[in-house]
Amino acid sequence: MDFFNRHDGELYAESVPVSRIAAAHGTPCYIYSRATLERHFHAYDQALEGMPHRICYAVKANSNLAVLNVLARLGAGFDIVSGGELERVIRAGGDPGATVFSGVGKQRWEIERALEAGVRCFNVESDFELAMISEVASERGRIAPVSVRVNPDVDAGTHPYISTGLKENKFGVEIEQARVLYRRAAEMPGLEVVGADCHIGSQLQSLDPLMDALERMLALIDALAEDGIAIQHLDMGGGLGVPYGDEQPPSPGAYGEALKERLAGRDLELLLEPGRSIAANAGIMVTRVEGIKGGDEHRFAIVDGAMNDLIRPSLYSAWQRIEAVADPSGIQPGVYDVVGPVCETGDFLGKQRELAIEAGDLLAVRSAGAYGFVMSSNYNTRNRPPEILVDGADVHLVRRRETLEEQLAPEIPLPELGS
Ligand SMILES: Cc1ncc(COP(=O)(O)O)c(C=O)c1O
Ligand SMILES: N[C@@H](CCCC[NH3+])C(=O)O
Repeated sequence: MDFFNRHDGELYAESVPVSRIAAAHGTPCYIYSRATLERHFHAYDQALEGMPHRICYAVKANSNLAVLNVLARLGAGFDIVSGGELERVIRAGGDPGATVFSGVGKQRWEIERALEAGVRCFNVESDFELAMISEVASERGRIAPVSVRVNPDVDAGTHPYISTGLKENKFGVEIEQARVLYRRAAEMPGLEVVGADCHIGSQLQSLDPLMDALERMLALIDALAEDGIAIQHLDMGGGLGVPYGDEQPPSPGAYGEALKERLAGRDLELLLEPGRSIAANAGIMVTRVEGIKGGDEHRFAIVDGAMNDLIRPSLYSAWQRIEAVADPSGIQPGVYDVVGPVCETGDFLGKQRELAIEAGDLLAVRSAGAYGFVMSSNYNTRNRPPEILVDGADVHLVRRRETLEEQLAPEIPLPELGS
């Protein structure tokens, strides 16, 4: 059985009532479905069957060790953006040799560690990064496999904060300059040019910008071949959107088919770095209604989850479906702003939502499996929520609720300030 379904009106996570999980682990909490993570991964993998490929899940979307382990078991590779993410992949049983390292500001220690762990490829975003990788590899007598992350200058048509493939964005190397940088890379010590890489943005609603970027990347690869630089893999990044509401983004299957068709006959391995489309709809955040207030004009459902637990609504004005966990029939629906306890006007999970709820009821915020817990914080000295993985009828607590002691541990309470 797949993730969220209603039985007798009540919301279930796979075959477990969400209310039972909330009773055991408290609220707010994140709940993930193993079956959904696996279904999403297989959708990509199956669509690319018949061509050499590797799905490198973008760890930033949801880096819980159990989630990474579920994907590693399926043969996923990983896309990381920090030394910390690399350690997570290793601890989760992932293969560094199937891991690509992206990111605009890689630090020396991170490059050293990635080289030592044997990552599959560095997706290089600048000339100074290339120089640093060459230096670190040469010092150690190693050869670092590299791709240049190209900024293909296509408009992904997404929220400006999550668009990455335009000249005005900080990511990658301008496509006009990429060829020059590749030539330089091919001559630098300690480097082996193995791939070409791009990522144009997130929550994309159409294949057009992705296929546009693909054309530009293929033209670059052909130009590089003329320069005697043979590209072995093409990494098209992540970016496919998910239906938070009524959106109808292209499916991983359709995207995979389109890529396979365009790349037929080319001697290239294809890498993809999906994050959101694998994890978002494999998770919910569950929160409890503390009370209801307001008058006839404006009513608020005050809940125990807040912007520190799930920041997407506040940060991007993102809309995520909110629904009552219990059977709502029999309760008079009302229209509410669903708001948390944090002292910010912008602390909301949803605005003007029709809900049949009373104080004490549970609410599920859907599509919270990606960019949810990973973006949580301790703002207002709130402890970060627990994460739970459901696997059929089994419920695994995979990260417990943080305690105040853990939050305060790095602080030096009484510094020697002098009198
Ligand atoms: C380099 C890179 N790869 C992959 C991703 C994952 O993107 P998404 O979650 O939209 O699939 C991102 C985030 O946008 C990224 O910056
Ligand atoms: N955090 C963003 C996506 C960022 C993509 C990472 N480059 C979101 O929640 O939509």
